Amino acid sequence: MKTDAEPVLTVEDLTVVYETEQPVTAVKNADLTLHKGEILGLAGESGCGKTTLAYAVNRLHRPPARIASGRITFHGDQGDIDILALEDAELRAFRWERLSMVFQGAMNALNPVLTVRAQLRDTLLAHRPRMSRKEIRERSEDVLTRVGVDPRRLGSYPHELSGGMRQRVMIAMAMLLEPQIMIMDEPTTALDVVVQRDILREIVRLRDELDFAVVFITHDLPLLLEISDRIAVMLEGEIVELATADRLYREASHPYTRRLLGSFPSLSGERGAFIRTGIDETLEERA
Ligand SMILES: Nc1ncnc2c1ncn2[C@@H]1O[C@H](COP(=O)(O)OP(=O)(O)OP(=O)(O)O)[C@@H](O)[C@H]1O
Repeated sequence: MKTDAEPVLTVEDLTVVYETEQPVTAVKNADLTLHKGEILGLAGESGCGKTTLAYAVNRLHRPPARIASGRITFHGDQGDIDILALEDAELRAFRWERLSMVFQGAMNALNPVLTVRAQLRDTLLAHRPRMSRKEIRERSEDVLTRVGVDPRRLGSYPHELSGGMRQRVMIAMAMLLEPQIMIMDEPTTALDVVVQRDILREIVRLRDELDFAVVFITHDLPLLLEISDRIAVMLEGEIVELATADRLYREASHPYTRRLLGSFPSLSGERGAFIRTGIDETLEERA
């Protein structure tokens, strides 16, 4: 991310309420700006509203969740898009082409009876009905290669892949139509540490190469400190802190953030023991 990057998404005064018997305000008056090519970490303990916020941005919230107030604007090359005002057809196109999502547990998100090839093809054809077979093959091979999966795996079914590979395929799917924003909700949480780190490196590298913006959601603050340009910390539905990763690490202003930092023993020494190797200087420059 360049320091002068322009905003690609603005969330203003967003409030989301679950209209249950005892209504739960899961997101309270959230303000957030995501810049082009930025990795924005969204941190906070379980139940603080991270997923609700991310889903609302993509209009994936379902009853009983209701957007009580707010404005969400995508700033595209062809002007601003008011996400909350999109009609269904526009929203379907918007979701893969401008903003895509990667969820935890790729087995759930991939269709178990379709090969990787078929899933990539179907997603492409749904948005690019005139794409030729050759173009589909080339695009599918290209995205798989980019995420570190051998294109010979195109003929595999999800259960024939390792958990890490399935998650990489999900990232490939999310990249397929070259969106400007990818929202990743705990995409590596279920994976073992080595696989997780490999995939995180890949995400940072892809961002450097393709310049899309990422909202990376996890309760794992040490991980966010290593990969994020900026980090937003949520507490009980509110964004209580928003700062560059370095600043947050050195001088967090909110007591909750300081408590959160203190609760990770691995953070008592130097920030970022693993991923920073090799990409730390660029992260310093970007922050
Ligand atoms: N379908 C629902 N009905 C009622 N309340 C809900 C529903 N989904 C979430 N909530 C509540 O909204 C609040 C925020 O939940 P959310 O899942 O967004 O948090 P989170 O930070 O993403 O948590 P996690 O890390 O566990 O996914 C919580 O209090 C949760 O109990």
